[in-house]
Amino acid sequence: GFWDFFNVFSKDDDLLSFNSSESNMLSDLEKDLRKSLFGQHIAVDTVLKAVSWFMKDPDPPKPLVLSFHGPTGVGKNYISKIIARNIYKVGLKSNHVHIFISDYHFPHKEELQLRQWIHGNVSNFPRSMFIFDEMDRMHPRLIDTLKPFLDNNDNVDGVSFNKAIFIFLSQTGGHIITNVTLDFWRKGNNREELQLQSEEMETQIFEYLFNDENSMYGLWHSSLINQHLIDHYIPFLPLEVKHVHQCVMAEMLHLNMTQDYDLADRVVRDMPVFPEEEKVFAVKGCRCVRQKLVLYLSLD
Ligand SMILES: Nc1ncnc2c1ncn2[C@@H]1O[C@H](COP(=O)(O)OP(=O)(O)OP(=O)(O)O)[C@@H](O)[C@H]1O
Repeated sequence: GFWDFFNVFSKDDDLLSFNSSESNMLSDLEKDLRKSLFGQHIAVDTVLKAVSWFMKDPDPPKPLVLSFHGPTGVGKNYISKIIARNIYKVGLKSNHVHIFISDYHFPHKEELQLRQWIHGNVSNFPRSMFIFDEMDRMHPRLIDTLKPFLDNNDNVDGVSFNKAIFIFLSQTGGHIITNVTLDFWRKGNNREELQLQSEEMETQIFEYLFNDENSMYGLWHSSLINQHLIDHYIPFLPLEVKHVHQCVMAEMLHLNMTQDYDLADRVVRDMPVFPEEEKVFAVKGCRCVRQKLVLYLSLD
């Protein structure tokens, strides 16, 4: 059938090695995270541990389920890409990485299609990765469809899902994370000392997820929380101006330019910041950094 056709392409050698203890894979993921992702120490530490342990486990008891939260442009999609490029040789281009955008895929809320999509992909290749963008716009019926796959079931219709990775992205709770980070900054603390437990951030996020009347369908997370299907809730902090500066410098490298610190300064100075008085954080994070940068470049 349809999935047999895909079997031709699915070989384990699509995977980068995590398996042997001398594998340098772990440090590759670590190096990449520390080099590429700015200002997200909580996400870096949590993702590094969770993904490394999961990938080294030949027989995980359940799939790995991560939920990323935070304001716009702070690296939620980007870290998913970093994870993918350290698991699969061709990264996001791998046939085993599947990105689901709520409004785009299955607009008619076809539960059966979603079910077959996940089931087919995982039976074809157990170490598949599913990224659900804009989770807060996902229809509750589709979320219900996902549940059996996330649980520690031994199998669903003869297929084990325990080696799959599910990543949920949303801005749900982003304003809480932003407020906590701002308060922490105002008290003169070092950003790197902020932890999930600091200032009751985790508790506040959970409360909000349970009572989220602002998201399109409300309560999108409550059933997932109730059943403990999500392994890690990971907050992404608003980025400070200096992090956006780092993003501009990185973008210069991508464009094969020599890095110009002062030019990066001017680009950053153009971007909206908040709060009004203190001007600490970038409103859009590192989003649109490239577009801003090219406006400062001449065409010769
Ligand atoms: N913390 C970061 N470190 C380095 N680059 C970043 C970071 N955050 C964002 N970027 C850059 O900005 C681009 C946009 O970020 P990304 O798509 O990850 O935002 P997001 O948090 O997923 O936002 P949204 O919720 O709006 O989808 C990334 O492709 C990356 O180039």
